[in-house]
This record gives sequence, structure tokens and C-alpha cells, in this order.
Amino acid sequence: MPPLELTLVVAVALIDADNRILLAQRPEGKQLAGLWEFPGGKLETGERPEDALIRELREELGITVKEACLAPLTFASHAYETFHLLMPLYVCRRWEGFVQPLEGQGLAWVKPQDLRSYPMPKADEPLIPYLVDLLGF
Ligand SMILES: Nc1nc2c([nH]c(=O)n2[C@H]2C[C@H](O)[C@@H](COP(=O)(O)OP(=O)(O)OP(=O)(O)O)O2)c(=O)[nH]1
Repeated sequence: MPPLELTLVVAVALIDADNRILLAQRPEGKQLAGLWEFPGGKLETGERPEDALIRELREELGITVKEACLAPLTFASHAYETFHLLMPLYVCRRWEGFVQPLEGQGLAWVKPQDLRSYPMPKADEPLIPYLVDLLGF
């Protein structure tokens, strides 16, 4: 079998003042539709990961994030059937503007201990303990 193509996606756990994490629901018609994920997306050609994340947050949620407010937490490395996902996960507690579902996506602010109640893509499941460790149960 040929090796799976590597896909780089950059994502963030936005954390509010109550230590809740923002999850976004993948829209109908997209791969993994209906599952709850961390905001972010694929890099465009030649784009730096941090720039891609800042762009996605503006496009999807209407917020402005400064690169200095993005702290690396961990990453996902997961073989889906048709590609291998490598996804750095940042955390961010500071942004400008109000979070809005600009692409019609469902949004939920979720306590760390409730993350498991939201069906997530397979790649995301191993990330949950890192958030619980960071934020407490
Ligand atoms: N944003 C994000 N994507 C995730 C997560 N977990 C996970 O497996 N993925 C996968 C789903 C998709 O296959 C890929 C992200 O691609 P996407 O389709 O959302 O990215 P995009 O907005 O740049 O995409 P596109 O419509 O231009 O294809 O990563 C996650 O927590 N956040």
C-alpha cells in the first residue's frame, strides 16, 4: 500500500474566562460532518501555520488573534483512511471581537470534563486529556 499523504491542519482551543473551550460543529456536506472540532483548518500553499490559524479564526469566527497569544499545547497525529492528519493544537485565551458562527456552524463553549459528551473526529480524542490537565477537571 502506498503511504498516506500527510495533511497539515492547524487548530486552537480558545479558552474563555470560565475555562471553557470553544468547539465548532463541522457543517453538513463536509468530511466528518456533524462532529465537534477545534476551530482551524488547512494551510494554504506557502502559508505559515500561525498565519493560517489567524486567517481561519477571522473567516470562521470573526475574531482577531495575535500570534503572541497562541501557545502550543500538543498535536494530533492520526491515520484516516485516505490521508494522515498532523494537527498542532494551540491554546489561546485572548482575542479581539466576539465569537460568531460566520459559516453557519454550531458553536459550543464546553467545560473540560464535558468534552467527551461531544462527538469529535477520531484524531481529536487523544487531545482531551491535555486540556483537562491544563484546565483542571
Ligand atoms: N479544524 C479542524 N479540523 C480537524 C480537527 N480534527 C480533525 O480530524 N480535523 C480534520 C477534518 C478535515 O479533514 C481537516 C480540516 O480540514 P477542513 O476541511 O476543515 O479545512 P479547511 O476549512 O481549510 O478546508 P476546505 O473546506 O478548504 O477543504 O482536518 C479539528 O479539531 N479541527
